[in-house]
Amino acid sequence: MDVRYATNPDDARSYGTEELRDRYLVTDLFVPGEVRLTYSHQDRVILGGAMPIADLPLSLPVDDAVRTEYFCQRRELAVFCVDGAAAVTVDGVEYVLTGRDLLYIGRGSEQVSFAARDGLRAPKLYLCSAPAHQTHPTVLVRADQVQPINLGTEKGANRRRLHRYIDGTLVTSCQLMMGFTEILPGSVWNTMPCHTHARRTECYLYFDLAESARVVHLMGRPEETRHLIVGNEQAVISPAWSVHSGVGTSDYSFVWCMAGENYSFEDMDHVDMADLR
Ligand SMILES: O=C[C@H](O)[C@@H](O)CC(=O)C(=O)O
Ligand SMILES: [Zn+2]
Repeated sequence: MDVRYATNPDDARSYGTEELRDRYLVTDLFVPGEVRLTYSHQDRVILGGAMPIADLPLSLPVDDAVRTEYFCQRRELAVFCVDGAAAVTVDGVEYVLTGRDLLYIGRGSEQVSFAARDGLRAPKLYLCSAPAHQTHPTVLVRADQVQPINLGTEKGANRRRLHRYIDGTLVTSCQLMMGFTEILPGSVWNTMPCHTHARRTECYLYFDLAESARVVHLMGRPEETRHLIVGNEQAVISPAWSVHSGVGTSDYSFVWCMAGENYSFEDMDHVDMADLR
């Protein structure tokens, strides 16, 4: 498992490009025939990708970074289907996920495995997990069950549709809040005006971005921002002190997931444009 220690904003201000990328950018999440996991000490969030190929189901490994008998012994996990179709089996129960479906897997689930659906291409499954101290039921959320929230304006180039999958309504979890936001064609900005939330770590996985397109992701304290140039299917870990916003060279989507202190999606400290530097 790729382990990332938590970072201090006073130190992060002196990081150069490579150091910023090493600490906060997660690449190569989707490798055919593999489960890839990154353990962040920021709120102990684990991010990953599973890409099962035909006839070769993958099981969710347990790693010394968590040192439990099985992965979900003291954790909850969400699986978001970025691409293709997959069967996710949780303690013998099979759930079929297609594009933009999400499976919430409650604490205590012992065996989790991922398989490609017969004859279909290898699916890309994005994994997000956080420590959990209570068991909530495993729930499959189909993409069409989520009522999107329209945000932004054409003039602001930030028209987007926000889909909240795990926020205590359709699914209740211990810590994880998760969903995805799609930037509408002609718009490029996400989460601008931006915010921080010292109570929670947030991770973004950018997807549906053309191969040659990039997102300029903004991070850092509002008064001293930094940027990461992010490609398709790469993720960014945002510490609690960091803004998380981005502008694409085209439209795109991103999965957001949060974990930390409280359980309120609305808990944000909005940053005044005049205070951004
Ligand atoms: O804390 C919430 C998160 O930053 C995202 O949900 C914001 C987002 O998707 C957007 O504004 O486009
Ligand atoms: Zn946020």
